[in-house]
Amino acid sequence: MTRVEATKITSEDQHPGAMSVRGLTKKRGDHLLWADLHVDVSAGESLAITGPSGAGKSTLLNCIGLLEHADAGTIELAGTPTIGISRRRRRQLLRDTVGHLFQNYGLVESWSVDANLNVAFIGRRLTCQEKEGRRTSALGRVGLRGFGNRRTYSLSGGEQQRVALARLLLKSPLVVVADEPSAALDEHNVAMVLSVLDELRRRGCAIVIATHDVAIADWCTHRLDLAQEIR
Ligand SMILES: Nc1ncnc2c1ncn2[C@@H]1O[C@H](COP(=O)(O)OP(=O)(O)OP(=O)(O)O)[C@@H](O)[C@H]1O
Repeated sequence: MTRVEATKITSEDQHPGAMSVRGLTKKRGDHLLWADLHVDVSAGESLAITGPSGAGKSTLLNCIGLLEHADAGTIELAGTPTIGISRRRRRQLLRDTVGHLFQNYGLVESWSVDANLNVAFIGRRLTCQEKEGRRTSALGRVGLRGFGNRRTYSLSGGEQQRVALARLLLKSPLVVVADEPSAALDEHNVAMVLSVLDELRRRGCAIVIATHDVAIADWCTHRLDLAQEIR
């Protein structure tokens, strides 16, 4: 069976922000997407998952992001095993450990921008004032100062992506999974995405990105090319 191994990261100071995949295999019916994947991403590192359309990049991200199950193998997020855990534990990991940046932005369009940002505070003890201060700062960081009361559906795609980025900054998860984060964005918004991901990386987040974009793949410290995997 073909085995794909991303460049091993040899940080001596292994932070619990790391993501570790061992022997991961996924089928769609009889169709084997990938088999026996071994990947490590340490805190402060970023991995680009590349490969042709249909190679299973999004599926792998969904598995790492706890949105889908693999058929075999293990995934650890921040040192915590994620296979065979209870629904409650999985919900905790989704809330506290992993952050998603997906093409549909993961926002509730009928909510205000502030209400969408508040999702990042679930499970945290913060005063209203603290939340407001953090929201204001995060919106300023992504160039959306004053957008807090806007209904999310009234924002452009690029602006919604930036709200999603602001929410990711507020959540500051240990592991981020991002699916084609530059798709349909102009140059300015792509630069914004990379700058926010870079800030998260510097905070010690492990970042995994599925992408066709050469600039994004080049920004990443490591690469896993699914093109060499059997199909
Ligand atoms: N929910 C699903 N049910 C059945 N098949 C699926 C499902 N999601 C994806 N697939 C199939 O699994 C394969 C891998 O899909 P995936 O979206 O992971 O590929 P990808 O590498 O991300 O592709 P792209 O670059 O086009 O986004 C494809 O053949 C796709 O049609």
